[in-house]
Order: sequence, then C-alpha cells, then structure tokens
Amino acid sequence: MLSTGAVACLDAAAIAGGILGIALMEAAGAAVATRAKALLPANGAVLALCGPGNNGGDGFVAARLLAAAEYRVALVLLGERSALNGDAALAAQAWTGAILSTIPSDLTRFDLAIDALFGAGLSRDIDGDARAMIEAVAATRMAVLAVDVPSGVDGDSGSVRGVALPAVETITFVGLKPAHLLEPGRGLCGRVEVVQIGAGPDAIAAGLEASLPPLHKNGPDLWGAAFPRLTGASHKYTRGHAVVLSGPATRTGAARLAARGALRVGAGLVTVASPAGALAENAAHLTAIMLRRCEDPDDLDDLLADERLNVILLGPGLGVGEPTRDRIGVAASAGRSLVLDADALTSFAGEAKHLAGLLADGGGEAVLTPHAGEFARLFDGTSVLRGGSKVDRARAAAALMKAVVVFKGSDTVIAHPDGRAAINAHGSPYLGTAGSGDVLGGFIAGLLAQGMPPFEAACTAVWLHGDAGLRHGPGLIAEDLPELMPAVLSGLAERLSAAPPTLAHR
Ligand SMILES: NC(=O)C1=CN([C@@H]2O[C@H](COP(=O)(O)OP(=O)(O)OC[C@H]3O[C@@H](n4cnc5c(N)ncnc54)[C@H](OP(=O)(O)O)[C@@H]3O)[C@@H](O)[C@H]2O)[C@H](O)CC1
Ligand SMILES: [K+]
Repeated sequence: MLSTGAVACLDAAAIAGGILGIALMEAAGAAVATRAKALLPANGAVLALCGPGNNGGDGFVAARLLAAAEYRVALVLLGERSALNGDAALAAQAWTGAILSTIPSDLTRFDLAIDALFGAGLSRDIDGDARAMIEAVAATRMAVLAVDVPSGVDGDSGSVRGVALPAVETITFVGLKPAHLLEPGRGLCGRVEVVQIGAGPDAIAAGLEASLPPLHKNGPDLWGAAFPRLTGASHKYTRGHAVVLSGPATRTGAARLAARGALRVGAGLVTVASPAGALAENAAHLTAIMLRRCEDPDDLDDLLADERLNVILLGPGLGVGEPTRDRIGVAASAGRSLVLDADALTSFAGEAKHLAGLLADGGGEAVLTPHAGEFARLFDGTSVLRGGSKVDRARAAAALMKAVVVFKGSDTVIAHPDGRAAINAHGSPYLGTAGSGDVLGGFIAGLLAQGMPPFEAACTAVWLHGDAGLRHGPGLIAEDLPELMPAVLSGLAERLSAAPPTLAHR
C-alpha cells in the first residue's frame, strides 16, 4: 500500500522515467469518467466538484470526457482558476465548458457528483466554502463518485478532517492508501477500485520505497508462503502442542472456545490447563482436547517441563490480577511462544513496560491481541496513545512490547516490532459477538504451534476468522467459528494452489 506522501515520489519517478505528469492525470481522469458512465443513466447529469490541486485536475479531465460523451456536466471550482498550477492548470485549459464558483441551487437535477475537491493533498480541517459544498451535496440523494479518497478523509489515517463527503464508490490510483481500509475512511469510500495510470514498475517501486515501513492489505498473498503444509511425514507432534489456561469454575467457556479454535486450525494437540475446581466442568465439555490440572504457577511450571508444549495462550476468562500476572511470568520465562489476550492484557493495565520486560526476559515470541478498550488500558501512560493513526499506534505498541500486536476492531491492524504492518478488511460485522475474540486467540495459538512466525500467524488467523464470519453471516455465534474451519481452510487451500503466493507481495 502507498502512503499519501509517497504519491508525489511516485509521480516524480514516473516523470523522471519519461512519463508526463499530465499523462498520469489524463489516465486518472479517464478511469473516473469510465466509472461515472457505469453509474449514470444515458445523458445523465453530472456535478463535478473540483478542488485547487491535482485532485481537482483529475476532476477537470473526467468532466471533459463525460461532456464529450454527451453527458450533461456542470463543473464547480473551489477557488480561482488563475490559482491552478502545473498539470491541474493544463487539465483546466482543456475544459471548454463553464466554470462555476458556487454549486447550483437546484441539486435535485443531478444524477451523480464527482468528488475531486481534495485527495492526497488534504492538509488541514475543511471549513468555509469547501465545507458548505460538501454539506450541500451530502444532503441530497445524489450518488457520489470520489476521486482518490472522499474529500475530507485523511488518506493516511482514515480520519475525517472536519467534514467528509460519503461516496458510493472511490477510484484510487496505483495502490490502496490506508484510508481505504481504516475506519471511518473505509465506511465513507463505498466500493473501492484501484486503477493503474501508466506509472511504470520503477515508479511504483519508488512509491513503495517512500511508503516504508511496508503496510499491507491482509490476505493470502502476504502470508500464504508461510502457511503450514502437511506432508506424508507429518504427525500430531510435528503440528505442535498448544496450551490454553482455563479460568475458574463457571468461567471456563472462553478457554474452551480458544482451545477448539487452536485444534480446528490445525494444532496437533491442545491441552486446557485448568484449576482443580474447574476440572469437572471442563472435562464435561472436552473430548479431543486434553485436560490437565493447573492450580497455580508451580503447576504451570511443571506442565511446561514437557518441551513439546510450544505455545501458551493466556487471558480468556482467566481473571484480572496477581494470579494471572504470576502465570504470565512463568509462561514468559519458559521461552515458549505466547498469545496474550483479554484478562492477560488488562492485568497489566498501565504497566505495559513491566509486561514488555517479562516478555523480553523469557526470550520467546509473543502476540498480543487487544481490542480498543484493552489497548487503551494496557498502554495508559505510554507514548503509544499519543495520537497518530491506528496503524501508527499499533506499530508503536509493537515496538514498545517487542511483540506482534493485533489491534482488533472492524479494521484490525497487525503490527510487527520492525514496523511492518497489515490492515484487515476481510471480515464481517457478525464477528462482533461474545467469545469471538477468544476463538481468534486460539487460531493464532494453533498457527504458532504449527511453526508459523508470529506476524504471519496473526495475519492468517485474523483473515481466517474474517473468512468464517463472511461465510456464516447472520446468526453467527462464537461456537460456529471453529466449526467453519474445514470449509474456510479448504477454500484457502484452493486459493493457495491456484496462485502460488510470494511473501514479497505488497
Ligand atoms: N500517482 C497518483 O496517484 C496521481 C494522483 N493524482 C491526483 O493528485 C492528487 C493529489 O494532488 P495534490 O495536488 O497533491 O493534492 P490535492 O489536490 O488533494 O489537494 C491540494 C490542494 O488542496 C488545498 N487544501 C488542502 N487541504 C485543504 C483544506 N482543508 N481546505 C482548503 N484547501 C485545502 C491545498 O492548499 P495548500 O494551501 O495547502 O497548498 C492544495 O491547493 C491525488 O489525490 C490524485 O487525485 C494525479 O492527478 C495523477 C497521479
Ligand atoms: K476527492
């Protein structure tokens, strides 16, 4: 994915490579006109809103092409024509129709608005004339086609700068920007289409270079190469052994959901480690999953004497406080891969650095899976909460913890301490249900158990979880998620065999 700052680098590299800036703008405007035609009735009426920069230039090109194709086009320019520069001035020169300085009073006659007010260059909150224009169009039933990003949406963070114009569709160029996947931007974009505008591979490489550290859209292209594959020599011990710590009696369901998730995603063995008082309750519900008594940190230490137990998941239903902290201390010092969720994170509220110290001392790899509330509690008092986009905060959290952080939500961000990150858009609102996060933790543990590196395991688990949500739809409860894995994993296997993945894909 590209940052907005990288767009200028990409353009400069394309121009240095012999492609004229106006050629890129013509291609961008042509793509917008093509989509507009698909949204318009024959002879339909279009309102083109053009801003003072190159986003506006794209709007001039689209308006010209639509007028030439016999659509009725009214064009409004924000600011003075004489203030246009460079390619935008050239695009305006080629437009021979009228240029309005305010939007027409009767907006009901338009079928579509082309929103070319601001794109990658939005640099401050929108007010004054621009705000009035956006509010007037938003108040109508007119469909809006956004150029690059809906005006008012910050391309890097997805946040709204004052006001934004919701679109039914957004056409963007060369690559996705973070705002196409991060909320609230994603919800304002409508359907997003990425079009190529003739920037060559060197220019695209320059754009990606300027966007470092890499930010990916989560999907099999990112982690398919690391996805565990069974061979004839595979057996249950080669597929790893995950341990899930159970809460006390009457609070054991979360651990079993996670354990079931770990087993269904392919871990060879899964053990629920349960307090004595909850053994009967757990035993009544477990069959393929093993059960061990684990009353206190010493019992956990004994359990972990078996080196084959390679992943430990702590948090779901475990309770907030000292006993959970002690167990995390033992688990961390055992040097195994850890997944910390829910109560494990809240037990270190405001003490993220202390938890980071425990993880560092143990030397194992860890994945932390906070939702927004847990994130705010855990990182209270640290610089991690000091603004920036969701991606910035997830990266800062991962760097502080020296662990992979899965910052959950409808736009889950997965971040590695080295800065690489992914945004997940493969999911469903039906996943917002009790116990869903516990299953996700189990999926991560199950993939770690099979030897996937933590960043890839976390990205994969988030995608599989999302895929299950998409497949099931209404009526989904957390118990359904592990049971959907056979279909989800078969679908993934088909995709992976159809298109051999590469980790280098961005
Ligand atoms: N390779 C590509 O992807 C290409 C993209 N193209 C299009 O170009 C825009 C980016 O163009 P740019 O000129 O950099 O920026 P914008 O047009 O988005 O906006 C800059 C102008 O807007 C003014 N501005 C910024 N914020 C506000 C605000 N809140 N209120 C009022 N005015 C604002 C800004 O004024 P300054 O005073 O800050 O200078 C600029 O005048 C990209 O999005 C694509 O659509 C190319 O056409 C092809 C290649
Ligand atoms: K726009």
